[in-house]
Amino acid sequence: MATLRVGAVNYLNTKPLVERLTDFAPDIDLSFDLPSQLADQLAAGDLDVGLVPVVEFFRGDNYTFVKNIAIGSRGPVLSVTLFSKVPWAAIRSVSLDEGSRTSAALTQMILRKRYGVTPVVEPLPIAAPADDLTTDAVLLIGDRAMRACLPGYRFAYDLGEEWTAWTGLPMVFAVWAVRSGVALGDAEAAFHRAKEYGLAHAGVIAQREAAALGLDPGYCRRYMSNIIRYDLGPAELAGMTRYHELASELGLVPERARASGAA
Ligand SMILES: C=C(O[C@@H]1C=C(C(=O)O)C=C[C@H]1O)C(=O)O
Repeated sequence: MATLRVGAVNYLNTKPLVERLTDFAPDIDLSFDLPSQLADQLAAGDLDVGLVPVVEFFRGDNYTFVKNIAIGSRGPVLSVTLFSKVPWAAIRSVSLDEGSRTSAALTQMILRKRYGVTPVVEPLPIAAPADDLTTDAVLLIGDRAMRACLPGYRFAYDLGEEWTAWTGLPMVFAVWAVRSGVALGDAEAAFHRAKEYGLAHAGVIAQREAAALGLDPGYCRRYMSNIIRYDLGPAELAGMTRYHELASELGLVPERARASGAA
């Protein structure tokens, strides 16, 4: 098999999906980047498969996705937080984590569709501190969201929890998107083996990764074992469809129909 260029997110939530992936499929050339960067690399043809924000899956040019694998949640997700100085309906300006696309769009969906407000949005560069901003609210995702305290903001809204309270559905943040024309071959089974292996070793991964993240190992363990949902079943697919409908209504993605799209 020819080399398959695969890009993954470097956050803790992704570790179980890539643990031993290249042992299971030695032809995979695995690189790591922010979700937004992976989406751009996949669109540019610099990657064959990417763990990309689900909104970018909908924006992509005939992408498919690896079945039954996702980064999702049913209710609270703990790592996608909108810190705000004011309640939702009073938000007039928001800074959005530059690593994010799904949650950046989700923030705007909730504000516009649920609360009827259309705030000014601006990007928050990855390296920029989030505790001293002039905007009413700031969206953080991934590892930095897990560590963030931001005492200057009165509210810390968990967007997984907000989504499920609003729609009654699970939230899917990212999928393994496959560029049109790419054949996965043996790698498809390797994605599933890696997921199974990684989830069976979530405790080992948590113990190994916690110190570098500045997080408690038990917290990391429960985050991977009990909070992040790695399956993409019928309920998650329904969540994806609802997300796509809302994003289309707001012009955040093209309106073309996308039912299951599985690779
Ligand atoms: C749950 C998360 O999902 C992430 C959120 C993403 C986004 O908002 O675009 C993209 C990829 C996921 O890794 C997280 O990293 O906190």
